[in-house]
Amino acid sequence: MIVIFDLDGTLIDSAPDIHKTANEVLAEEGLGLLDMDTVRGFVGHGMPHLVRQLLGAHGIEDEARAARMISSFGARYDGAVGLTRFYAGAAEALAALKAQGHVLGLCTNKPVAPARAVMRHMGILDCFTAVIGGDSGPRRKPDPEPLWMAIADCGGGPALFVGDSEVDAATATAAGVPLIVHTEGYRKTPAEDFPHVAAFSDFAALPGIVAAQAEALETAG
Ligand SMILES: O=C(O)COP(=O)(O)O
Ligand SMILES: [Mg+2]
Repeated sequence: MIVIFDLDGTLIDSAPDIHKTANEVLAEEGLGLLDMDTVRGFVGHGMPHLVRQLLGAHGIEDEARAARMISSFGARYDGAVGLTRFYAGAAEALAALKAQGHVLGLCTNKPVAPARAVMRHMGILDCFTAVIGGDSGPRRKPDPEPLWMAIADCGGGPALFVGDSEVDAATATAAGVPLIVHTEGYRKTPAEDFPHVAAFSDFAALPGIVAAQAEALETAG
């Protein structure tokens, strides 16, 4: 089975690094700093969108300024790894899924360079056959295209998507791929409101969920 993962809020809690970087960029612009909850709420649609929301929080709409801040954020983003942590059991679950013969891919709205940088830092880059970022193609999630790209790069065929947010739920629905929800991530609405086939808060449950879903897909197909 192909299992595609979202990154931020699903495998890793990267919000502290994103928050720190956001405040560095705001400080550089002479703008007031924002708290962690506010910045975490801006994660999900990719970094350029997050930067526009940083400006929006200050009541500013200025494309030239946004472009300058996006470039500054981008220059810092590959190095923004020091505060990032795995959700408990995430690395072990990836290893278990690999050992069971599943093919793993990643589909994030984070730009692909910092996505690869943080995955390398966390020691999981080699687990993944495909890594698709928010800038890998012309469209990003919730468009289904990046998820389809990740699945194709994993060899194509039936797949499951593991994600944490409204963006992932909309992507899964648009792509026609069953969603497994990680409930401890950055979503803003109850997980029950997402169309999903399974949900988990503890990564220890994930290999069993994937095995059950793989069997269900095989029976259906
Ligand atoms: O960088 C973002 O905005 C979101 O990243 P994610 O798609 O891995 O959750
Ligand atoms: Mg996410």
